[in-house]
Amino acid sequence: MTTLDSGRDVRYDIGELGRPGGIGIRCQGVVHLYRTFEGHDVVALQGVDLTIEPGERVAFLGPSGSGKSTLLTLLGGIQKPSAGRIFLGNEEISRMGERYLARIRSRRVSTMLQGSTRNLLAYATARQNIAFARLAMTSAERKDAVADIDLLRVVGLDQQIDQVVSTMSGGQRQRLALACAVSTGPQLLLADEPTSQLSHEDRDHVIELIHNLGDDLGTTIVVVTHQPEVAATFPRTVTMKGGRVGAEGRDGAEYVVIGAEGVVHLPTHLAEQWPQGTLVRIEPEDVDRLVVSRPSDTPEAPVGHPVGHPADHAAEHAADHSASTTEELA
Ligand SMILES: Nc1ncnc2c1ncn2[C@@H]1O[C@H](COP(=O)(O)OP(=O)(O)OP(=O)(O)O)[C@@H](O)[C@H]1O
Repeated sequence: MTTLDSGRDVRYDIGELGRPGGIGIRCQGVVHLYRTFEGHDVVALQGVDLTIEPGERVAFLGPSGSGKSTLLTLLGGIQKPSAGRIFLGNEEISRMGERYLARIRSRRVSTMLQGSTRNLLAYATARQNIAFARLAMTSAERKDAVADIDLLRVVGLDQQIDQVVSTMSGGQRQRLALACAVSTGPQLLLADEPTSQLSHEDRDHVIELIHNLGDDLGTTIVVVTHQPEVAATFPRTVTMKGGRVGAEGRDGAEYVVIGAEGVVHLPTHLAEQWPQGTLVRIEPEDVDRLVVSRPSDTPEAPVGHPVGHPADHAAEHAADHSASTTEELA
């Protein structure tokens, strides 16, 4: 068993934290709507298909409002999808009753919400916060669990065991939130922007701790982040666009994902070049290669855009080209 390195001079065997092994996730056509106070529906997710293998580590990326946080709360059983199905392992959490969901949330899945204070009791000490996180464990499970002081040592907070959260720095709070999240030995860790507003040193420390958890226990880990440096440490990235999975990255290579009904999101730099409404041709070159082209005989104004839309400028620009602009999808 390898050990978790607190990033400083203390090493601790995280294998004692609980059941090793991660859990897989499967989302099928997941849709989520929010009803606003005014009675309007906001479509946050519109058909998410996604599989995450047990023990995988994935970073969710994407612009603000693309549905990352919503998807995370659905995976954590905090909200239920409006439609579609979500499985954790063989269990369908999208149809589970609240009593079972509460058990899943307290033992098998830990969710760190955005902002460390939302995960902690501000006027309680580090030790009391861990005790609170473990409330749903049975007394036998608690007896077997790693001692608070050892858990805090892992995250470099053993000196702060009796310190009240409200007097801690941002980095200390985030590390305590992580300690609380792993205190029950979860099979899935979900963390929404766990490193935002941290110094570079604290950011690196938190990310190192998260990866060590995966290395040592095989925990499945999903992190939402806007920080490229953080995303680069994950072997897989999933980029949300408009409530769908728009692109995926694996070991540094970028892919677009063909969605329901054959929908493909263009990479951002091409979406600017070929705006909505642009007419393109798609022709198979061979079984593994399609050629997408905007022929020079494309109508001047892209369909469906008013005069003055940036698309008009793109169309003018396109008209200057004598040859067609071609992008190959391999
Ligand atoms: N409680 C809510 N009530 C109404 N609409 C909501 C609610 N929460 C989120 N939304 C809307 O759902 C959509 C997706 O939001 P979500 O927070 O999941 O996106 P995000 O990608 O996590 O954004 P960010 O990066 O800014 O956190 C957005 O249009 C957002 O305004």
